[in-house]
Amino acid sequence: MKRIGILTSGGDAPGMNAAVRAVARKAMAEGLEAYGINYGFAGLVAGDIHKIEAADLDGVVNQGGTLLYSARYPEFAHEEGQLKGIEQLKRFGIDALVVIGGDGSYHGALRLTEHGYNTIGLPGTIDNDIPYTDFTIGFDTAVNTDVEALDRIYDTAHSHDRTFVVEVMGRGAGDVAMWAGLSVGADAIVIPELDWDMETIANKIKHNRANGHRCNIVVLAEGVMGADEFVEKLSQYGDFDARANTIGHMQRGGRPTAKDRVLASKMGAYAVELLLDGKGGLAVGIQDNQLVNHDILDLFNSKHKAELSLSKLNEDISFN
Ligand SMILES: Nc1ncnc2c1ncn2[C@@H]1O[C@H](COP(=O)(O)OP(=O)(O)OP(=O)(O)O)[C@@H](O)[C@H]1O
Ligand SMILES: O=P(O)(O)OC[C@H]1O[C@](O)(CO)[C@@H](O)[C@@H]1O
Ligand SMILES: [Mg+2]
Repeated sequence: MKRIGILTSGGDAPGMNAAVRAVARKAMAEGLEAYGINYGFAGLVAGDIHKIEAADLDGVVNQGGTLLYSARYPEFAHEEGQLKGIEQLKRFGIDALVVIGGDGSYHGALRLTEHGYNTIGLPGTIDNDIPYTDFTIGFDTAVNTDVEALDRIYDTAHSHDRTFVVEVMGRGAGDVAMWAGLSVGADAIVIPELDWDMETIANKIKHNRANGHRCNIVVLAEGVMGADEFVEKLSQYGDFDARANTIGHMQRGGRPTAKDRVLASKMGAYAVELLLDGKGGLAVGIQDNQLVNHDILDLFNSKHKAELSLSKLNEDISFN
């Protein structure tokens, strides 16, 4: 093996650059060359591919976004594009590919593996919705961004005796909402993985208010419903002077936390070690603070297990 290709795909996630750097620099340290593919699978098919020099990676470890750019390119679900992508990799003499992205990107990585092209996946997504990893690259930063936003919203909620329903990202997963909600002492955290009931939430808010809690924060995972709709339904159970906020894409940007930088660096270097060991068709994860790898295919026969006990814990300690 002489050349490793790297691409980032799906939504950008803070720490993707640290992962690209780790893959490329580890490859170089092992006497290999690294090639960057711009714009995920779209750039792969188009042949938007260039050699990465060590100096290109200077000053990127602390940058959000992705220096390789990203794309949503649904066309890659078609075999024609997949075969074209492999042809491009061969044209550049690239022997193996590291795909940094979320569950959708893993589908792309699996297709390449099925066509006999050696591919390794790194979990790069703020959603934390990937099986066989406790954490994904970008999740910690997104949660911390949400916590900062929620702390600010709390100031206004407290000053005006208001209830704020704050929608956070996570697609179908409630991890971002649980971590952010527990971190700010939310009155309620509403996620798609667990049953919930509007009347119970309204009663909790009333109970807390009756016992001296001046304002309320409800953290709502986007996979449940939008914040406006939630406020409308909540208001049917009482006048909470409620406001809806959606944090939105600011959750995706910004400098990665140290935790995301370290995770990305470890995973990136590990991917190269796996390839040097002659392995491939694998997804890298971290479980109980140990780097692990699983067949990419296994990820599609499993479901991400959210740490749902966080929701129960929040219930237990968020009453007045
Ligand atoms: N079934 C599939 N077959 C081949 N490629 C796919 C498939 N599904 C997704 N992809 C490729 O992966 C890309 C990224 O997928 P998606 O938009 O779901 O984001 P993701 O990787 O899950 O990241 P995130 O959820 O963080 O945005 C798609 O745009 C497409 O190029
Ligand atoms: O940036 P887009 O394409 O609007 O996608 C938003 C989605 O991407 C994510 O930010 C990352 O998967 C999700 O949390 C969100 O649902
Ligand atoms: Mg995804």
